[in-house]
Amino acid sequence: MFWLLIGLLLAIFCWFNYKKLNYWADKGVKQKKVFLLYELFKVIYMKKPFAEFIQDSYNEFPNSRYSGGFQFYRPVLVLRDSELIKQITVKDFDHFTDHMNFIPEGTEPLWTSNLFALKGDKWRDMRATLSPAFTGSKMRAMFVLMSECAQEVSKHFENHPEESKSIEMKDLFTRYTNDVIATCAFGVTCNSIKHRNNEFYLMGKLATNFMGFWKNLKLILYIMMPKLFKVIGISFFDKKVSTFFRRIVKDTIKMREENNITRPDMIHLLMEARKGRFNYEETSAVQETGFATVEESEVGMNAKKQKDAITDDDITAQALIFFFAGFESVATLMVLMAYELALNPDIQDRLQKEIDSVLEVYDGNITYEAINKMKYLDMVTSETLRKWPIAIGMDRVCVKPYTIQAVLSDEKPVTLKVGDVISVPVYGIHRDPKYYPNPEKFDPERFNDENKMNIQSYMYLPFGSGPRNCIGSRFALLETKVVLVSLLTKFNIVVTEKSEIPLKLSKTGFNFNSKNGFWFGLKRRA
Ligand code: HEM
Repeated sequence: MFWLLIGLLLAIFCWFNYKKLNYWADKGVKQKKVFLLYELFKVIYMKKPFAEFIQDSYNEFPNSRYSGGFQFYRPVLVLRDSELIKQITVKDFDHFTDHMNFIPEGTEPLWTSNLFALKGDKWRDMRATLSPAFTGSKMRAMFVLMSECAQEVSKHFENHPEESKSIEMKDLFTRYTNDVIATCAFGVTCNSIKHRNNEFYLMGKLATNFMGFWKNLKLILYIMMPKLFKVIGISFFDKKVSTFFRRIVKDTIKMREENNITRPDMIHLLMEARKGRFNYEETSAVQETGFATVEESEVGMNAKKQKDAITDDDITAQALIFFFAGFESVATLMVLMAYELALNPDIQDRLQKEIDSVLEVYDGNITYEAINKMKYLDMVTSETLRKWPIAIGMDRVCVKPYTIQAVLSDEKPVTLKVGDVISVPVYGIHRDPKYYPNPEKFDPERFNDENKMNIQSYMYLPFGSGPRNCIGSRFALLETKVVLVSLLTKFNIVVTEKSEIPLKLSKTGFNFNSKNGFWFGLKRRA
């Protein structure tokens, strides 16, 4: 009965959405013929890793600058031309200011008021408020907090050599990113490697776990029928999660206000912003990795002051973005870097030589300056993000009508209306041999000073592009580098008999994951 009902609902949905099938073809755009029910089924049932769906959409019409496709049930215009990507994400940004939001406004306040989901002027105001929290000087201050967590990781394996023989590294790095988020975003200290079931870690996992058939189905139904979900009161996130994080933020704010406590973390910065005592020094958040960068001053945000009052819920929502954007994603970057280093001992050896020689200058101390002196480390990180772009694709929503002019002989002008969605298939671009010869090869030399200059602009997009790019890129890179440096000074990352090589990507979830885990060993350096 249940399956019959689901089938009936999907059939009715497909009937009403029949028009969508030819959405792009009707606008004169090349588009593959699809069966919508099957498109939905593919995503819910996950017949292959999500990255491969994105790569397929990129490879569909290799000689076209763009083509029509679907994401879930939504028609999207897939871009594969660098000029067009620049046009839409930078030059004509005013027409494409928003990200696609799968949870409609008003249904989940802790999600819809975070920076990723905010739209239009509300987004501009919040981005202006948050940008100073991610500048070099703030990263330097937060580095101290991150570094404490990284030291705990390597100390743990020094003290427990029996555990270091075979480690599920994704679990390890998820615990580390949890502790970094706890201290940098929420002002809470925890050690999730020692206290494996601490409440903060369990809640973070619960908040960010979108894996599995039922969760995928809930996500799809939520996207299709948000109003129905709102009316019947089923929230997207577990109530326990929102209650827990709301309480932490409220208690922390109260305690700090009563005791006049200052700490270099996100809660403090937002409390300062709320008081209107925000310091707008140094507002350009230029990325260290990721070439397609725009100074935020170009969109006139520095001068803007926060118009609406910042509520406790706003503060909770921004702190929570660290979980949604920086828990799983950064841990995935770390684990894939560890995977590539274990598989390429010559690269690992060269990296360790660089680490040793830089740290010698800094008396063995892993400082912010020392990390930023490690050039090869930056090349290895960049190549990991090239081969494994953690954000597999990115999108923009058209907010003002726009026409893409015809350039090639087989094109017609394409008029986009408000609500049309643009998709940039980053994984497909990063694996295209036209831009990255022998794309399956892990080769940090692609990012040496000379070769880096030859990478086509807007074809290296690990952190997106333009004013809506990743605000947390510096934070993510720093926390990744510091933990790997801490480990590599003491250990070699080695393949064990449990290591899965080559990696078999999991078919569930929207991230790179391994069905059988990422098992590697840490072997004490001679
Ligand atoms: C390896 C880790 C990470 C990767 C690969 C990544 C990648 C991305 C990408 C591709 C986007 C969309 C950019 C665009 O549309 O142009 C994005 C947006 C965003 N990311 Fe990250 N991210 C990472 C970690 C983080 C962390 C640690 C934070 C912590 C705050 C963060 C916060 C955000 C926010 C708030 C946005 C939305 C920005 C806006 O709409 O203004 N990300 N990220």
